[in-house]
Amino acid sequence: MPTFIQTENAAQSAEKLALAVAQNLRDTLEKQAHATLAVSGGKSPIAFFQALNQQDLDWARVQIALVDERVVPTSHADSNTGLVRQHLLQNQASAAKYLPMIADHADEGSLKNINQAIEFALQNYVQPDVLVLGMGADGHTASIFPQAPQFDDAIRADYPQTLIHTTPVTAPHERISMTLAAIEATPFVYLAIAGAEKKAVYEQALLKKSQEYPISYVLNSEKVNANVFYNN
Ligand SMILES: O=C1O[C@H](COP(=O)(O)O)[C@@H](O)[C@H](O)[C@H]1O
Repeated sequence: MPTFIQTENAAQSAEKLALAVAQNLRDTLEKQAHATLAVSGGKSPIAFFQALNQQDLDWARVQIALVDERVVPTSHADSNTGLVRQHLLQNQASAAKYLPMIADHADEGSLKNINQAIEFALQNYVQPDVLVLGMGADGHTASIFPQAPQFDDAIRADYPQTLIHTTPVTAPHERISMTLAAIEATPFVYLAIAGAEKKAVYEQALLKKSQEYPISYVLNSEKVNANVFYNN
């Protein structure tokens, strides 16, 4: 059962989430040489990234990865890599190592070879210690989308890879996404959501696992104790 943390506003949510994630990274670094944080993209995480990049920790031993990426060049306006570079890998966090899903030299043409793109992402994959999920108003999380043909594979416990190629029918761009099994293997899992519309979806998703709301598989997983940060 997730722990629901409601804050007064977006700034407070971003700050509290950044403090919690930074502490998880410090705790992990006490036990390991490196700590890996996977973050989501989309429109929501900018304030969190800006709060996190000022946290005092040994960033040189931190690796930043993505939960999911759009299969577009990293210079594209919709690239999650671009968002992370612009807002997270700044200030103190500029010392962190970025683990890319899409190669910087990849263009629209070479990205048509999706097997090559997936292979690149898998070569750079490190199992995260901490993960921050987002959720779309359609209930998708990472790039596991409700009506995508790869949905069953994405939630299969025995899917042979940690990352999967998905083709959403309700959103632009092909995607590369962590699978549910890879999400479930992460010790610290957060979900950050804002607004009444997403809260209503979250409440529906809490009721039972359902393809209608892919986030429901994380929220109702016996392997995950997610902390959910919410502001209206
Ligand atoms: O496409 C994506 O959407 C979700 C949610 O994004 P938001 O813009 O509604 O915050 C995001 O978590 C995911 O990483 C992203 O690729």
